Amino acid sequence: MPGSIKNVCCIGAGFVGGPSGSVIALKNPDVEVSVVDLSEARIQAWKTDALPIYEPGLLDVVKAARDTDGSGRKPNLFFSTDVKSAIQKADIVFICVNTPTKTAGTGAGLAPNLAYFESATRMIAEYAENDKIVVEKSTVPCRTADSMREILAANGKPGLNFDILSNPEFLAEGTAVTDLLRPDRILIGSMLTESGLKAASALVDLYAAWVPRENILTMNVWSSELAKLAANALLAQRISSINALSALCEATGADVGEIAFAAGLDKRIGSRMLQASVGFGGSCFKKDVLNLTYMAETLHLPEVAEYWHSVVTINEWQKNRFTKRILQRLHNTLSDKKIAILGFAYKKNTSDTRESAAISVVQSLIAERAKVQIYDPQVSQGQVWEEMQIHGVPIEDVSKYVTVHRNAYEACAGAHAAVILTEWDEFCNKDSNPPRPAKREPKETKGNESSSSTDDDSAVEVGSGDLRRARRATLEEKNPRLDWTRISGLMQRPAFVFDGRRVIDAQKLEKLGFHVEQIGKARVA
Ligand SMILES: NC(=O)C1=CN([C@@H]2O[C@H](COP(=O)(O)OP(=O)(O)OC[C@H]3O[C@@H](n4cnc5c(N)ncnc54)[C@H](O)[C@@H]3O)[C@@H](O)[C@H]2O)C=CC1
Ligand SMILES: O=C(O)[C@H]1O[C@H](OP(=O)(O)OP(=O)(O)OC[C@H]2O[C@@H](n3ccc(=O)[nH]c3=O)[C@H](O)[C@@H]2O)[C@H](O)[C@@H](O)[C@@H]1O
Repeated sequence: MPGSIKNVCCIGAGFVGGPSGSVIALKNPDVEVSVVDLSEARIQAWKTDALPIYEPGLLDVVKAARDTDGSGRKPNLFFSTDVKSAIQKADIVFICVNTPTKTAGTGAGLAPNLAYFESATRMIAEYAENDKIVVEKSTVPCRTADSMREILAANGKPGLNFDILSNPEFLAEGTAVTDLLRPDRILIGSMLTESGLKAASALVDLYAAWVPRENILTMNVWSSELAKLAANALLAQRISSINALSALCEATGADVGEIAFAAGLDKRIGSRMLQASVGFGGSCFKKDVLNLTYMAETLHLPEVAEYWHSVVTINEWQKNRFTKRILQRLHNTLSDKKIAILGFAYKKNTSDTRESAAISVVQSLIAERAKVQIYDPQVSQGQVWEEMQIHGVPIEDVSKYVTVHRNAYEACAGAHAAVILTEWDEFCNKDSNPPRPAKREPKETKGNESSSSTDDDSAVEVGSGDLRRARRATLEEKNPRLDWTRISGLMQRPAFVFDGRRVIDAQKLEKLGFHVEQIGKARVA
């Protein structure tokens, strides 16, 4: 049924629902897209220019579809808390709600909490008055479509048909707009029935408005569900592999950057996702690897479960290893020492702090009674405090040991050490950024040592060259690179820099008198 979709509803206005709904609306001007959420505050923010998430290029996309701009294009993107009306109007409903790891009950700490997902499914059953295509956009365990079918059949109005599709999302935060505008692939899984295939074909048409058809893959629904977990597990596994190698490098004098570069030139290995770090963070890698682990456990495949779980084990070990290195180099006592934390987000170009490695590091520093002085260009004090409390640090300890600062200079004032935990461009002091591998493979910068092309890329299709240049200039003006000479003057002696992201040219800082410790590299003599 080409062009049969006229009305789209996305349930969940978060990191996935907001950007995906906005890009679908931008690229399908004749389709009305409603992004709905139970959170009034989130929805109100989506209606303003202060969007609830920070994502380069997103505001341009949202404004182009949401607002009237005099070009004659009718607004076709709406944000609302009226979930009922949005479901009733929609031909297709994307479920984009959160699926975090369970914290209590059976499978706690491993299994995904599907309560939000099930409640969204039940709302569709309750409100739908005509046939719907229902799309799993959230990341869910394999065979979730079965549960959805049962819930929709048991609770929907008699005679209604619900076709369930799996259409997992592969965007990465910080590059969401680029990833959505130019996805490597779109996966659409369906039941292989006439009705299922027809529904899949309608969704193919929606994406074909901007994605080349050869990049849109259709397959059976179980493969599509599992393919998403597999992709995240394989990506996380690469990071744990290079991080495991980083420990060997530190012990032997090899340099993990050179190892990753040399290995990455082998086309069978490739250069992406091989950037050693203090550990991967974000709301999904850990959760999805644990989800896969739990599936394997429940399917009585303990060796498979153990294999995937080791990816998370290495990640936790990497974070602890880094903190121990700080303690050791600072003469085994951190009590009352001031430690500047540069970066709290789980990666650059996002305000998201979920599962950020910074949380564990700060937690360990507080346990050592250090005074932690944090700066992140996109993370507020409230967010830091909330995150620390979610992770069990009592509010009294947070207020006693943690301060959050407006810039890196304030954070470094009087500090014994500066610890880089997010690879924000402003912390980098390297001459060339991006580094060699990215130059050779210009399209392959995402998740590697640097991806400074993000803003460019996302602007290409929604803005002019002038706009692009202006945006780059504004970003650089707003957050210019740090003046490490000035920082050196502000810190205690000896002044240490612990680089958990490998954004520092250690030799340059050593010349300024710093002692530099980097992940995956023995200390510069
Ligand atoms: N964050 C990311 O970069 C990616 C996330 N995913 C997956 O997408 C899903 C969503 O993730 P995020 O967008 O990050 O989550 P999020 O937490 O940012 O947003 C989820 C939103 O759903 C809303 N919600 C929950 N239950 C609801 C209900 N019954 N009705 C209406 N709204 C409801 C929440 O209020 C929240 O605003 C997860 O399964 C995640 O694994 C997949 C790819 C990338
Ligand atoms: O399902 C999801 O939520 C998403 O998870 C990841 O996206 P994201 O977590 O946003 O970001 P990544 O760029 O993958 O980085 C994840 C973490 O790994 C770290 N990382 C990444 C790459 C690398 O080489 N080394 C490394 O330590 C990052 O700093 C970050 O903490 C995947 O890349 C997306 O394809 C997927 O859709």
